Amino acid sequence: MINHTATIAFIGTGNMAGAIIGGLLEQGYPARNIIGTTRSPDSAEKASKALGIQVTTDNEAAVAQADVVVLGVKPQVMQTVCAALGTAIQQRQPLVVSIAAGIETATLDQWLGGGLPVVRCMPNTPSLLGAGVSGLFANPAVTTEQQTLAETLFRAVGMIQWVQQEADMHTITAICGSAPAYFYRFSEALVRSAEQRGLAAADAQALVAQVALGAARMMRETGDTPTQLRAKVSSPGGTTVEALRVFDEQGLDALVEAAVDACATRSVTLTDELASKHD
Ligand SMILES: NC(=O)C1=CN([C@@H]2O[C@H](COP(=O)(O)OP(=O)(O)OC[C@H]3O[C@@H](n4cnc5c(N)ncnc54)[C@H](O)[C@@H]3O)[C@@H](O)[C@H]2O)C=CC1
Ligand SMILES: O=C(O)[C@@H]1CCC=N1
Repeated sequence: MINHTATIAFIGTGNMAGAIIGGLLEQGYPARNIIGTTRSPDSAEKASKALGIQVTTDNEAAVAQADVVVLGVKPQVMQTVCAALGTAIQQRQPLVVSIAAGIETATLDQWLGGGLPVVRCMPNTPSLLGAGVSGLFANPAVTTEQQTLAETLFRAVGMIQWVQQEADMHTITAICGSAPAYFYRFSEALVRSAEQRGLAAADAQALVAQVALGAARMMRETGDTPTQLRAKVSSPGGTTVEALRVFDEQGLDALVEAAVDACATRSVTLTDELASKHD
């Protein structure tokens, strides 16, 4: 059962934080217990209208009333944002949750003045529909109660997975946080192929989205593995095997492995850049 009484401040209310907020509201989280911040008054007004919550540019005021502070700004501006927030956070002692790629809990804690409970979370944008997945890592200062709080918040917008080693967040980023974009990219290619073969773009897009939904539900709901499900589509001597043959001949596995590797490696280099820049 989600704790509806905790006040959550989202510092940075962009694509990802907006998706989490939208998902929380959809699950019945009270709008009055969520406050967002953005950089400019203009974006605050837009976000407030779009989400139906209070959005301000005053990060310190947002923190002053928060039980949970979700840091949702870009990694490259996080240190500056944290430096300006350290005093307010130290006074309030909220649970700090960072959704930023490539920033370790120790670095974040140091930027905020030290000694804080920090949960690092790697969510993804389908959280907007309650269909997200979030990897979570807690630093040693996080209490069991705070761990449960973080867990219930992110479970409200999808599936969660705790990791015991912070280094695993690089992999979580590559197969959860960034991965919706891979499926969209593959879908773009399918839509383009359908268009080239004469289907209207809007029709092709609707068909591809339904195929993706159906395939995802089959993986989630039948208990079959992707390999078993693929076999059930691929009649010997039929049509599907011809497409799969091309994927294999042209090295799909190696391509995907290289892409996941590039993503995870960027998470590592981002971590190194940010940690060394601010030592
Ligand atoms: N977009 C995604 O699919 C995912 C993003 N993330 C992480 O989420 C974080 C945000 O990414 P997006 O939402 O995509 O970026 P975005 O650019 O859409 O949002 C950033 C937000 O931060 C606000 N902001 C910038 N400076 C600020 C300041 N000084 N004070 C208050 N707010 C400020 C902006 O106004 C904007 O609302 C990043 O750290 C990223 O690594 C994590 C998982 C998935
Ligand atoms: O592309 C990024 O850096 C962020 C992190 C995961 C998804 N979007």
